[in-house]
Amino acid sequence: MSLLIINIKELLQVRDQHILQVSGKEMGILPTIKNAFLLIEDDIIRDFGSMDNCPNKTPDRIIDAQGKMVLPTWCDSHTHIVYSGHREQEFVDRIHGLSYEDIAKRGGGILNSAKKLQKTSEDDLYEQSIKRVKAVIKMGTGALEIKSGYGLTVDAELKMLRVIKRVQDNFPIPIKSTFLGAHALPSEYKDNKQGYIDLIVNEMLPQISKEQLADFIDVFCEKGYFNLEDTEIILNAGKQYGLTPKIHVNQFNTFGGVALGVKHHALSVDHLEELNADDINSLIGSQTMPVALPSCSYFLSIPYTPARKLIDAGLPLALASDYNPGSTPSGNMNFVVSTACIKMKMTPEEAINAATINGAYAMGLANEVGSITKGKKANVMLTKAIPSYHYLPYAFGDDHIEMVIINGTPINY
Ligand SMILES: N=CN[C@@H](CCC(=O)O)C(=O)O
Ligand SMILES: [Zn+2]
Repeated sequence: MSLLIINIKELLQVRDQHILQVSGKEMGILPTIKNAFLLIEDDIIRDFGSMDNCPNKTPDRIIDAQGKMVLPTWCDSHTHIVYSGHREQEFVDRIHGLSYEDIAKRGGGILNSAKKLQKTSEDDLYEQSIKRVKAVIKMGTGALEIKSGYGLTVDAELKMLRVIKRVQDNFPIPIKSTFLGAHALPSEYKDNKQGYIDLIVNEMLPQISKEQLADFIDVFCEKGYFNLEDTEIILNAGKQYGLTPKIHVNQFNTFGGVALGVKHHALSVDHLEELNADDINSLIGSQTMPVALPSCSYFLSIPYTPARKLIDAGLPLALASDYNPGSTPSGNMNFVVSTACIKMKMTPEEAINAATINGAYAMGLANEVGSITKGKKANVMLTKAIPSYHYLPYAFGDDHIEMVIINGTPINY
């Protein structure tokens, strides 16, 4: 099966194979080809270039993209898209003045979602979750990471991870799975944190490893959740089972979580709404990708990750949605990219790099997706006719996507 897209107004994010992420000033450059073609064979990007060099062969299908852009699909490296029920009452409570921390302290928040998920059957959880997965793919997401962490018992964490596995098996996009048993302390363990950590280490991890249910290990390293010492124990345990760290740090407080992530060769450190000079210095020279979640800042009215400080220090940055029922009930990466430009002062070039190639890196998929590169998966999207690619983040809230192509096939969810 071959698909040739011709007369593309501008083909965005064209890269050589060896570019696996971009940092600092390079983030401000988005390589493009104007008046371009893109040739897809089966599920792979086979060729691309200027229309002057368009191959003279007859493909199975031709799409004329006059006036339209083509770019790689979004790579959303941080989601909690598998969950049960919703938390709109907490949203209203926050409007009335309660904070995210206040709500968590009175047993709401993550524990509220855990209560709902524990009572939900695996089939129901799967059905609830795939509605969201279909919706985000339709909005241009072509690679996804999904975390557990709303189970908080052995059975419920395994249920979540098995649902993630079913999603991986039944959807055509690459999906990475993260074990986040250390998302919150269940109320039964409120005076026995060590007991819960032991449960994670001695019961959850061996079973997860046996069933091969996770790629990454995550911890919510935050005051009132898991401290540096707890985080280190859990990361070390995960590493023994071959899970790479990828952690929640600095959402509300800075106390060395970023440096700890770097020390453990975390693939990414995510949130970073609070960030000091030591945090930034610890990332310099590391292989760890900082990840910002602007929709979470927007929804909770907390600070935005200081993208300019990170990029101006020569660092890379990825953008992800954080799709979850508490802090970010949205998986729309188009909104993420717009919000990064509007609120974090990222340029459109920086934001598109952060949501594609750097997002792919942040979930270990940079060899497969995230750029228009020969040999990568043909996960690309075609925009509607728009004046320029700056228009994508500029005209925020509008749907600019005409077609999402996954593995060379237009999706029709
Ligand atoms: N902060 C920790 N975890 C999620 C939110 C979880 C929730 O409130 O349900 C996040 O990344 O924002
Ligand atoms: Zn999260």
